[in-house]
Amino acid sequence: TMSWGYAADNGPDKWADNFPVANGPRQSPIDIVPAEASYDSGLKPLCLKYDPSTSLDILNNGHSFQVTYVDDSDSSTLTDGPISGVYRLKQFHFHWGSCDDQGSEHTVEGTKYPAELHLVHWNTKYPSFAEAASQPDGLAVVGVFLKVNIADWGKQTSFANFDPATLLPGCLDYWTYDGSLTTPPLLESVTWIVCKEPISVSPGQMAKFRGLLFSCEGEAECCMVDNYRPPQPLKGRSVRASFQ
Ligand SMILES: Oc1ccc(S)c(O)c1
Ligand SMILES: [Zn+2]
Repeated sequence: TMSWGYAADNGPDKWADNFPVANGPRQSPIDIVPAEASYDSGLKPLCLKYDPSTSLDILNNGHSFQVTYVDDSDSSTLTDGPISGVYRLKQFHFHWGSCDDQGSEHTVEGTKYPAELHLVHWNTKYPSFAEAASQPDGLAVVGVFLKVNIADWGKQTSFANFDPATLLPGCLDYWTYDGSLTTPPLLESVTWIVCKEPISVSPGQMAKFRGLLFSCEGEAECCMVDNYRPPQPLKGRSVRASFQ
């Protein structure tokens, strides 16, 4: 059987065939309409504490590239914000487009950014990421939009000791809503925390993303681009804002 992807024959419009939750009540991403988000003064600022020494490896998993972290202790955590308890950083990955006009998963009043970062954390009230991923309060994903900034300085980093804090915008104002993974199995276990402020990347960095391949060695080359799911129906959910 063909595995899921982003092509016409195995892409987002086909995912419901094998993952019926694709048409569930709390699917992601969504289109965020700032004027329809309700400011919640009870929302706390995000508290992100990352230990760069816990970065493990970087891998192309066939639909994105992800950097995985050691998650056997509370060395890299997300607390506060809309969540209660301690969530551990498991991995981060990106979604991006074939051109700068598209690529993000969440949109803001229909505006698509060239890419979106997902910092994936799991609730330590559960024994593992896999267990947490099947629980309605199991995951918390921080989404950060990327915009292309021509005047940006590129920087080369190894992935040992990669500090994900370098990927966060200066302002951590956010929107939050209950949603899902945006890739199969589309589990409805994610508290989404989408930062209002994008970070800047250079055109060269976007070119590096677009040079990655969906295909394996020896197969016909297929550039890894447009690995984003379009916005899904809100189905009565409310979106809260941490800022006025
Ligand atoms: O664990 C995760 C896998 C994929 C995606 S899109 C997530 O947000 C979390
Ligand atoms: Zn993602």
